[in-house]
Amino acid sequence: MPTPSHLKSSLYFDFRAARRVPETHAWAGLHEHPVVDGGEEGTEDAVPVVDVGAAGAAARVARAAETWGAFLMTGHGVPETLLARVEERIARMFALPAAQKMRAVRAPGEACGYGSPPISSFFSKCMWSEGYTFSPVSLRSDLRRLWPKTGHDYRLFCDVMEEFHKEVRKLADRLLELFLRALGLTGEQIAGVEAERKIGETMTATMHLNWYPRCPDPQRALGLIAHTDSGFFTFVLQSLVPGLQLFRRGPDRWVTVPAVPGAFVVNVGDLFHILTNGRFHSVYHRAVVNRDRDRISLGYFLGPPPHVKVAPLPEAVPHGRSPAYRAVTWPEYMAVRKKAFTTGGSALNMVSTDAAIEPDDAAAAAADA
Ligand SMILES: C=C1C[C@]23C[C@@]1(O)CC[C@H]2[C@@]12CCC[C@@](C)(C(=O)O1)[C@H]2[C@@H]3C(=O)O
Ligand SMILES: O=C(O)CCC(=O)C(=O)O
Ligand SMILES: [Fe+2]
Repeated sequence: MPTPSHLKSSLYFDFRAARRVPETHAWAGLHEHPVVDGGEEGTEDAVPVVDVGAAGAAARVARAAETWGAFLMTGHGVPETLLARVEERIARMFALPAAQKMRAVRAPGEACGYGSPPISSFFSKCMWSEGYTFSPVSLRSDLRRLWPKTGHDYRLFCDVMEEFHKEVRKLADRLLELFLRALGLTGEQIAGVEAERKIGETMTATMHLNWYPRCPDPQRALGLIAHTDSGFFTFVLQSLVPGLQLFRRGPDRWVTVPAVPGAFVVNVGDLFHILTNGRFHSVYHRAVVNRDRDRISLGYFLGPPPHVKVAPLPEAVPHGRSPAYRAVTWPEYMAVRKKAFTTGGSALNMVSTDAAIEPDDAAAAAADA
């Protein structure tokens, strides 16, 4: 029976003091599939790299999103010096005293706060990580919970995250346009068609920071449980310590994403899978830990505002066929995913138009949540 997240978060587990991985943090079944290196260029396991500033980027984005659901994005124009400052500030935040971090603990049902990521509430085991979620548009007030005295560190953290958000939100618009062009939409359609225009205009961003402390027995522990991101797409900035793994089928294996300085990993999320009628598929991924070095990552999650229904774009549905998914809002989808976790089903299958589930189930599940 999974432990409610508020119970897990009411006690601070001191990773720094741990000399072994306790039963509470030991996961079974971590080594069911082999792990292969995704950095060997020219091999079929090489994680696609797309220079989004180069000619032909839309076609490369499309290919990567169709075949992997993820890629390493270079040529994006976000200065490496900014990325280095972001990383430095994140490391300082996670190094705050436990009591200070616990002041900002995410309460059950809250979107923002400190502690294990929301997904951890579905599992009885704890992950070898700490996280902090906040909204970049309200970060100055959110961050007061961590730094009530709003001193030097608070100001530097907020300044650098605001600068990062400004750059990366623009980048998200550019990437969205590449994705839509890749689906075959022309510039005029993107600018003129109401549904598509609204996606870019209303897209929201959430930031989630991860700290994976070094671990005395990394084979027994897990940094972040395997999952698909639920939104449209995510930019992941990982420190130079690898740990992110993407799941590939045929044969089933985990591919380690190489740490490429200055690159973002782009993950396709479930709502983009729905929007593109499954043409761009969401990627199943996890994060592992290692014995010698801490690892930090930042996820910049893009998705629709809570009230907006996401349904397959007509351009993505093959001629003469009906859409493969029904329309859902993000909260409705999260509620379906919650149900999927407890029943062992697949949330995407549960919102597929083929599913033997009543059309109003997503809304009903949302009402229950
Ligand atoms: C916008 C969001 C996506 C996310 C849930 C959240 O509200 C904020 C944290 C995100 C995160 C990060 C770690 C993995 C994940 C599954 C989780 O539990 O929290 C994702 C969520 C998601 O993509 O669904
Ligand atoms: O730590 C990573 O590289 C991945 C993080 C992630 O998947 C997430 O925050 O959703
Ligand atoms: Fe993720």
